[in-house]
Amino acid sequence: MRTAYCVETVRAAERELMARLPEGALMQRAAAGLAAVCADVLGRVTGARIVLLVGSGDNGGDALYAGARLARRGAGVRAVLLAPDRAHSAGLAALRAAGGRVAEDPYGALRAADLVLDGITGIGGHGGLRPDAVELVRATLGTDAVMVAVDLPSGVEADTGEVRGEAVRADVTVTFGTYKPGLLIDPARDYAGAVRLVEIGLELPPTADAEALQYRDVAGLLPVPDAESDKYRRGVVGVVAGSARYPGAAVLAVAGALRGGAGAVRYVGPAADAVIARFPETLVHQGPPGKAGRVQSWVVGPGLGDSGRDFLDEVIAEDVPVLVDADGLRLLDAARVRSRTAPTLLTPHAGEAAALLGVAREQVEAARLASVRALAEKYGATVLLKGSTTLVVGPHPESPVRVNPTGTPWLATAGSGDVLSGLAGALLAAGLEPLDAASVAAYLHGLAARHASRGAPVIASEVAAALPAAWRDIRDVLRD
Ligand SMILES: NC(=O)C1=CN([C@@H]2O[C@H](COP(=O)(O)OP(=O)(O)OC[C@H]3O[C@@H](n4cnc5c(N)ncnc54)[C@H](OP(=O)(O)O)[C@@H]3O)[C@@H](O)[C@H]2O)[C@@H](O)CC1
Ligand SMILES: Nc1ncnc2c1ncn2[C@@H]1O[C@H](COP(=O)(O)OP(=O)(O)O)[C@@H](O)[C@H]1O
Ligand SMILES: [K+]
Repeated sequence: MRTAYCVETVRAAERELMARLPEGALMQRAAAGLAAVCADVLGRVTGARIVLLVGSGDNGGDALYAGARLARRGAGVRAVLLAPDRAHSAGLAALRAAGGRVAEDPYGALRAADLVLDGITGIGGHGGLRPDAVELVRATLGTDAVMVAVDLPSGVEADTGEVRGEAVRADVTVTFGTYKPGLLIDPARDYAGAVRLVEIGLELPPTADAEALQYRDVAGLLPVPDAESDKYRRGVVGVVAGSARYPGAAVLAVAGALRGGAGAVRYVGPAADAVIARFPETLVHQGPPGKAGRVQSWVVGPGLGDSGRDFLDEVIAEDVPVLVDADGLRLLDAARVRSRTAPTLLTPHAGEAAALLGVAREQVEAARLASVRALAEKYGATVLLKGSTTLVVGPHPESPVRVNPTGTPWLATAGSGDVLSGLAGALLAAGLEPLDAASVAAYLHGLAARHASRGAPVIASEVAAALPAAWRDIRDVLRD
């Protein structure tokens, strides 16, 4: 599991460690790791032209000490001090002792730079960059210099991934001790470039603030049939989806459920002919969901249209896990969801989440973490928020957010969300907890999309068809 911790926790761990170490030792560890990554990026340090953007806090101190190390190895290092009287004094002395200098002509130095180290703000930054910093950062944009951010791209919010104003766009971010949630969550994630973690010995609590499943975690969660299995034990998924207008949504949700390892899929709704034509394996039911026979989870909503309200109400009343997506979300009553005893999983995209919260879509996209938490609290449910970074949270406000590390922007295509809902429904039916079912589904879905796409446009039914390949990939790690 890749984990990330919020600033408050990082600072507490830092205090504890600093109390046991000689003064300045922690910053030296950080600077040594930072200088090593810069050397790696540059290839050749001797003769390289490096500019340090130095803010008034310890983030600037890290940049100065790393600059001193690089100057000792033969780089020409110039520091641009945003607040000369408040720059880290020991770091500046170290830089000078190593042959580095304060830039007399900052803009000239930036134009000639091979590498710029962004040490304006790290975890102490708040709000977008201030105007003097913005001006400097803009001056780097027209150059070929590699931008390396120290700990975080300056201007992004470490705890949430929000970007309020202008921020540094890094090619590489060298972060210390642990990932911060903002390095995993868009829009900030997009500003960070490739992230390199430098261990500095922080001891962090067992529960993280954000976590991302890795191959091995997913492999451990995937349900696999054994000799005792039959189709009911593997899990039967009920799918209530599709309408005369959107029969395809039913087909795609069923595809996701079948490819997600369900023992059987029961389909209830007006698109039975289309479903059977594509997937003769489906058990179709004419009539209300309550009479469809045994199911271990329900998926309700894709392509349902307004006429599905009665079916939705019936499914919500069932005492098994229920996943609500798309049109189902619009018709959903929060109080009824909160009163359920079996788990509920909601899977909105940003537009649907915005409608449920009564805010603009842009607000959800700018503040994904706050939005997904607000929905989980409002409905007392597990919520998967789709998009460029898919997030999953459980109903408990203290539980870590799961950030999905797979996927591709090619997934932004009609119907791919329907496949995801069926897939997550199959994992719920197999008995996974809603947080695991949702995050494993997002992981597999993103991996399948990469398999199907390989850099070219992909359509939703191909994502479903690529699920077995993604599944095999993940199972393969258990053989290593
Ligand atoms: N924790 C650890 O384990 C370790 C931490 N280490 C390092 O310390 C860093 C944290 O240092 P920190 O606490 O000094 O804060 P930092 O990020 O330098 O920012 C504060 C300064 O920025 C300024 N400022 C604020 N907002 C701004 C804005 N929008 N635009 C412009 N300026 C803005 C603010 O100015 P002020 O508001 O005071 O005027 C203040 O001067 C951490 O990220 C890591 O690099 C490592 O060395 C070792 C291990
Ligand atoms: N920019 C993006 N980058 C990566 N994945 C994306 C992006 N935009 C959308 N997705 C993914 O594509 C899928 C689209 O789902 P959804 O919006 O529900 O589509 P539909 O309703 O047409 O099925 C989701 O899995 C979502 O996470
Ligand atoms: K920085």
